Amino acid sequence: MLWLHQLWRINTRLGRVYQVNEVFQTIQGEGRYTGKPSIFVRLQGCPVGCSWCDTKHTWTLDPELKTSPEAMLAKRSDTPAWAELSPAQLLALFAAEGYQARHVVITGGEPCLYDLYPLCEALHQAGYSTQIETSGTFEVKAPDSTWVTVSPKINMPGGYKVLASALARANEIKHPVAMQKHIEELQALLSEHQLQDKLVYLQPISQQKRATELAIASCIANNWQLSVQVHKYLGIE
Ligand SMILES: C[S@@+](CC[C@H](N)C(=O)[O-])C[C@H]1O[C@@H](n2cnc3c(N)ncnc32)[C@H](O)[C@@H]1O
Ligand SMILES: Nc1nc2[nH]cc(C(=O)O)c2c(=O)[nH]1
Ligand code: SF4
Ligand SMILES: [Mg+2]
Repeated sequence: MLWLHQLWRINTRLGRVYQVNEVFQTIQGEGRYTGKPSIFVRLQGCPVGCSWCDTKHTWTLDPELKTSPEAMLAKRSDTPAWAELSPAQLLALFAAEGYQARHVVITGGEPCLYDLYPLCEALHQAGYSTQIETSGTFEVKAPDSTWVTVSPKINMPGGYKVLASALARANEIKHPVAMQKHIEELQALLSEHQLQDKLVYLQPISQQKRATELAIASCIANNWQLSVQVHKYLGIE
Protein backbone atom coordinates (compact mmCIF):
# COMPACT_ATOMS: atom_id res chain seq x y z
CA MET A 1 0.00 0.00 0.00
CA LEU A 2 1.27 3.46 -0.86
CA TRP A 3 1.85 5.84 2.03
CA LEU A 4 0.01 9.16 1.80
CA HIS A 5 3.24 11.13 1.41
CA GLN A 6 4.34 8.87 -1.46
CA LEU A 7 1.02 9.40 -3.18
CA TRP A 8 1.36 13.16 -2.70
CA ARG A 9 4.87 13.05 -4.17
CA ILE A 10 3.70 11.10 -7.22
CA ASN A 11 0.77 13.48 -7.76
CA THR A 12 3.01 16.51 -7.39
CA ARG A 13 5.39 15.03 -9.92
CA LEU A 14 2.65 14.23 -12.38
CA GLY A 15 1.37 17.77 -12.12
CA ARG A 16 4.81 19.34 -12.71
CA VAL A 17 5.22 21.82 -15.54
CA TYR A 18 8.37 23.34 -16.98
CA GLN A 19 9.09 26.76 -18.44
CA VAL A 20 10.62 26.03 -21.84
CA ASN A 21 12.55 28.45 -24.06
CA GLU A 22 13.05 26.12 -27.02
CA VAL A 23 12.85 22.53 -28.22
CA PHE A 24 14.81 21.30 -31.21
CA GLN A 25 16.38 18.19 -32.69
CA THR A 26 20.05 18.26 -33.61
CA ILE A 27 23.42 16.58 -32.98
CA GLN A 28 24.87 16.92 -29.47
CA GLY A 29 27.81 19.26 -30.07
CA GLU A 30 29.59 19.09 -26.70
CA GLY A 31 31.27 16.65 -24.34
CA ARG A 32 31.11 12.86 -24.12
CA TYR A 33 28.01 12.49 -26.31
CA THR A 34 29.26 14.72 -29.13
CA GLY A 35 27.77 13.48 -32.38
CA LYS A 36 24.73 11.82 -30.82
CA PRO A 37 21.34 12.66 -32.36
CA SER A 38 19.52 14.50 -29.58
CA ILE A 39 16.39 16.42 -28.75
CA PHE A 40 17.23 19.58 -26.82
CA VAL A 41 14.86 21.00 -24.21
CA ARG A 42 16.08 24.41 -23.11
CA LEU A 43 14.52 25.55 -19.82
CA GLN A 44 14.05 29.22 -19.01
CA GLY A 45 15.82 31.07 -16.19
CA CYS A 46 19.37 31.39 -14.89
CA PRO A 47 20.69 33.69 -12.13
CA VAL A 48 24.39 32.77 -12.46
CA GLY A 49 25.42 35.48 -14.94
CA CYS A 50 28.52 34.11 -16.76
CA SER A 51 29.90 37.05 -18.77
CA TRP A 52 30.61 34.80 -21.80
CA CYS A 53 27.29 32.90 -21.72
CA ASP A 54 26.02 32.06 -25.22
CA THR A 55 22.38 31.79 -24.10
CA LYS A 56 21.76 35.08 -22.29
CA HIS A 57 18.21 35.17 -23.67
CA THR A 58 17.33 32.41 -21.18
CA TRP A 59 18.28 34.31 -18.03
CA THR A 60 14.98 36.05 -17.25
CA LEU A 61 11.64 34.42 -16.51
CA ASP A 62 9.29 37.29 -17.36
CA PRO A 63 5.60 36.38 -16.90
CA GLU A 64 4.72 38.83 -19.68
CA LEU A 65 6.79 36.78 -22.12
CA LYS A 66 4.78 33.61 -21.63
CA THR A 67 3.73 32.26 -25.00
CA SER A 68 1.96 29.18 -26.40
CA PRO A 69 3.86 25.92 -27.06
CA GLU A 70 3.15 26.40 -30.78
CA ALA A 71 4.65 29.92 -30.80
CA MET A 72 7.65 28.73 -28.77
CA LEU A 73 8.28 25.94 -31.26
CA ALA A 74 7.94 28.29 -34.23
CA LYS A 75 10.62 30.70 -32.92
CA ARG A 76 13.42 31.17 -35.46
CA SER A 77 15.71 33.36 -33.33
CA ASP A 78 16.94 33.51 -29.74
CA THR A 79 14.31 35.32 -27.65
CA PRO A 80 13.40 35.28 -23.93
CA ALA A 81 9.85 34.06 -24.68
CA TRP A 82 8.90 30.79 -23.01
CA ALA A 83 6.04 28.31 -22.88
CA GLU A 84 4.81 26.08 -20.08
CA LEU A 85 4.71 22.35 -20.78
CA SER A 86 4.21 19.18 -18.76
CA PRO A 87 6.31 16.08 -19.49
CA ALA A 88 3.29 14.56 -21.28
CA GLN A 89 2.94 17.67 -23.46
CA LEU A 90 6.65 17.55 -24.31
CA LEU A 91 6.36 13.89 -25.34
CA ALA A 92 3.33 14.72 -27.50
CA LEU A 93 5.31 17.57 -29.08
CA PHE A 94 8.24 15.22 -29.89
CA ALA A 95 5.78 12.85 -31.60
CA ALA A 96 4.00 15.64 -33.48
CA GLU A 97 7.33 16.97 -34.75
CA GLY A 98 8.36 13.46 -35.85
CA TYR A 99 11.64 13.61 -33.91
CA GLN A 100 13.64 10.42 -34.28
CA ALA A 101 16.47 11.02 -31.79
CA ARG A 102 16.28 8.83 -28.68
CA HIS A 103 18.47 10.99 -26.44
CA VAL A 104 17.14 14.12 -24.72
CA VAL A 105 19.46 16.88 -23.51
CA ILE A 106 17.92 19.13 -20.86
CA THR A 107 19.74 22.44 -20.77
CA GLY A 108 19.00 26.10 -20.21
CA GLY A 109 19.22 28.52 -18.70
CA GLU A 110 19.92 26.56 -15.55
CA PRO A 111 17.88 23.33 -15.64
CA CYS A 112 18.68 22.46 -12.02
CA LEU A 113 16.46 25.32 -10.87
CA TYR A 114 13.78 22.71 -11.59
CA ASP A 115 12.98 19.31 -10.10
CA LEU A 116 13.92 17.20 -13.12
CA TYR A 117 12.68 13.88 -11.73
CA PRO A 118 9.21 14.07 -13.31
CA LEU A 119 10.59 15.04 -16.71
CA CYS A 120 13.43 12.49 -16.77
CA GLU A 121 11.22 9.69 -15.43
CA ALA A 122 8.57 10.35 -18.10
CA LEU A 123 11.27 10.41 -20.79
CA HIS A 124 12.83 7.17 -19.54
CA GLN A 125 9.44 5.49 -19.48
CA ALA A 126 8.95 6.53 -23.10
CA GLY A 127 12.31 4.93 -24.02
CA TYR A 128 14.57 8.01 -24.17
CA SER A 129 17.95 8.37 -22.49
CA THR A 130 18.51 11.71 -20.76
CA GLN A 131 21.34 14.14 -20.15
CA ILE A 132 21.47 17.36 -18.14
CA GLU A 133 23.76 20.31 -18.85
CA THR A 134 24.21 22.20 -15.56
CA SER A 135 26.42 24.75 -13.86
CA GLY A 136 26.29 22.69 -10.67
CA THR A 137 25.19 25.70 -8.63
CA PHE A 138 21.88 24.06 -7.64
CA GLU A 139 21.14 20.57 -6.37
CA VAL A 140 20.78 18.03 -9.20
CA LYS A 141 17.28 16.52 -8.88
CA ALA A 142 17.30 13.73 -11.45
CA PRO A 143 17.39 9.92 -11.59
CA ASP A 144 20.70 8.03 -11.27
CA SER A 145 20.58 6.92 -14.91
CA THR A 146 20.52 10.50 -16.23
CA TRP A 147 23.94 11.56 -17.59
CA VAL A 148 24.95 14.74 -15.77
CA THR A 149 27.35 17.20 -17.37
CA VAL A 150 28.58 19.75 -14.86
CA SER A 151 30.18 22.92 -16.17
CA PRO A 152 31.47 24.19 -12.83
CA LYS A 153 31.18 27.89 -12.22
CA ILE A 154 34.08 29.26 -10.19
CA ASN A 155 34.32 32.83 -8.79
CA MET A 156 31.10 33.98 -10.49
CA PRO A 157 30.16 37.66 -10.18
CA GLY A 158 26.79 36.87 -8.51
CA GLY A 159 28.52 34.70 -5.90
CA TYR A 160 27.16 31.41 -7.25
CA LYS A 161 29.45 28.48 -6.63
CA VAL A 162 29.49 24.91 -7.85
CA LEU A 163 28.17 22.55 -5.14
CA ALA A 164 30.25 19.62 -3.90
CA SER A 165 27.18 17.38 -4.33
CA ALA A 166 26.86 18.38 -8.01
CA LEU A 167 30.55 17.68 -8.63
CA ALA A 168 30.23 14.28 -6.98
CA ARG A 169 27.16 13.50 -9.11
CA ALA A 170 28.80 14.63 -12.38
CA ASN A 171 29.39 11.99 -15.05
CA GLU A 172 31.60 14.50 -16.81
CA ILE A 173 33.03 17.91 -16.02
CA LYS A 174 33.11 20.34 -18.95
CA HIS A 175 34.96 23.57 -18.36
CA PRO A 176 34.80 26.58 -20.68
CA VAL A 177 38.25 28.19 -20.92
CA ALA A 178 39.83 31.29 -22.44
CA MET A 179 42.69 32.11 -20.06
CA GLN A 180 45.40 30.27 -18.13
CA LYS A 181 43.67 31.24 -14.87
CA HIS A 182 40.66 29.10 -15.91
CA ILE A 183 42.98 26.05 -16.13
CA GLU A 184 44.46 26.80 -12.71
CA GLU A 185 40.99 27.27 -11.19
CA LEU A 186 39.92 23.89 -12.56
CA GLN A 187 43.06 22.16 -11.27
CA ALA A 188 42.46 23.65 -7.80
CA LEU A 189 38.80 22.57 -7.86
CA LEU A 190 39.65 19.00 -8.89
CA SER A 191 42.23 18.59 -6.15
CA GLU A 192 40.06 20.31 -3.50
CA HIS A 193 37.26 17.80 -4.21
CA GLN A 194 39.57 14.87 -5.05
CA LEU A 195 38.07 14.52 -8.51
CA GLN A 196 41.22 13.59 -10.42
CA ASP A 197 39.48 10.47 -11.79
CA LYS A 198 36.54 12.34 -13.36
CA LEU A 199 36.11 12.60 -17.11
CA VAL A 200 37.18 16.19 -17.83
CA TYR A 201 36.60 18.25 -20.99
CA LEU A 202 37.97 21.69 -21.78
CA GLN A 203 35.73 23.77 -24.03
CA PRO A 204 37.22 26.89 -25.68
CA ILE A 205 34.98 29.90 -25.06
CA SER A 206 33.30 31.13 -28.26
CA GLN A 207 35.67 29.36 -30.70
CA GLN A 208 38.44 31.91 -30.05
CA LYS A 209 41.75 30.83 -31.63
CA ARG A 210 43.83 31.55 -28.51
CA ALA A 211 41.31 29.81 -26.27
CA THR A 212 41.38 26.76 -28.55
CA GLU A 213 45.19 26.64 -28.55
CA LEU A 214 45.23 26.94 -24.76
CA ALA A 215 42.62 24.17 -24.44
CA ILE A 216 44.57 21.81 -26.73
CA ALA A 217 47.87 22.36 -24.86
CA SER A 218 46.17 21.98 -21.47
CA CYS A 219 44.32 18.82 -22.51
CA ILE A 220 47.61 17.23 -23.59
CA ALA A 221 49.41 18.36 -20.41
CA ASN A 222 46.68 17.08 -18.07
CA ASN A 223 45.30 14.13 -20.05
CA TRP A 224 41.90 15.84 -20.37
CA GLN A 225 39.65 15.83 -23.45
CA LEU A 226 38.75 18.58 -25.90
CA SER A 227 35.16 19.70 -26.57
CA VAL A 228 34.84 22.25 -29.37
CA GLN A 229 31.10 22.97 -29.69
CA VAL A 230 30.89 21.11 -33.01
CA HIS A 231 27.44 22.62 -33.79
CA LYS A 232 28.97 26.11 -34.00
CA TYR A 233 31.57 24.95 -36.54
CA LEU A 234 28.79 23.26 -38.54
CA GLY A 235 26.45 26.26 -38.32
CA ILE A 236 23.61 24.16 -36.88
CA GLU A 237 21.54 24.66 -33.72
C1 LIG B 1 24.44 27.57 -22.01
S1 LIG B 1 24.91 26.45 -20.76
C2 LIG B 1 23.33 25.96 -20.08
C3 LIG B 1 23.43 24.93 -18.99
C4 LIG B 1 23.98 25.43 -17.65
N1 LIG B 1 23.50 26.69 -17.26
C5 LIG B 1 25.49 25.41 -17.67
O1 LIG B 1 26.10 26.47 -17.59
O2 LIG B 1 26.04 24.30 -17.79
C6 LIG B 1 25.41 25.00 -21.67
C7 LIG B 1 26.90 24.81 -21.83
O3 LIG B 1 27.43 25.84 -22.65
C8 LIG B 1 28.64 26.31 -22.06
N2 LIG B 1 28.86 27.64 -22.61
C9 LIG B 1 28.08 28.74 -22.45
N3 LIG B 1 28.55 29.76 -23.15
C10 LIG B 1 29.66 29.33 -23.78
C11 LIG B 1 30.60 29.94 -24.66
N4 LIG B 1 30.47 31.21 -25.03
N5 LIG B 1 31.62 29.18 -25.14
C12 LIG B 1 31.75 27.88 -24.75
N6 LIG B 1 30.90 27.25 -23.93
C13 LIG B 1 29.87 27.96 -23.44
C14 LIG B 1 28.35 26.21 -20.58
O4 LIG B 1 29.49 26.26 -19.78
C15 LIG B 1 27.68 24.87 -20.52
O5 LIG B 1 28.63 23.84 -20.51
N1 LIG C 1 24.10 21.11 -30.92
C1 LIG C 1 24.14 21.59 -29.68
N2 LIG C 1 24.82 20.94 -28.72
C2 LIG C 1 24.82 21.46 -27.46
N3 LIG C 1 25.37 20.93 -26.35
C3 LIG C 1 25.08 21.71 -25.30
C4 LIG C 1 24.30 22.79 -25.73
C5 LIG C 1 23.70 23.76 -24.80
O1 LIG C 1 23.39 24.89 -25.19
O2 LIG C 1 23.55 23.39 -23.64
C6 LIG C 1 24.14 22.64 -27.12
C7 LIG C 1 23.46 23.35 -28.16
O3 LIG C 1 22.88 24.43 -28.01
N4 LIG C 1 23.48 22.78 -29.42
S1 SF4 D 1 25.23 29.11 -15.76
FE1 SF4 D 1 24.94 28.43 -17.88
S2 SF4 D 1 23.08 29.51 -18.64
FE2 SF4 D 1 23.71 30.47 -16.71
S3 SF4 D 1 24.92 32.21 -17.35
FE3 SF4 D 1 26.37 30.53 -17.01
S4 SF4 D 1 26.59 29.47 -18.99
FE4 SF4 D 1 24.79 30.81 -19.12
MG1 LIG E 1 24.43 26.04 -26.69
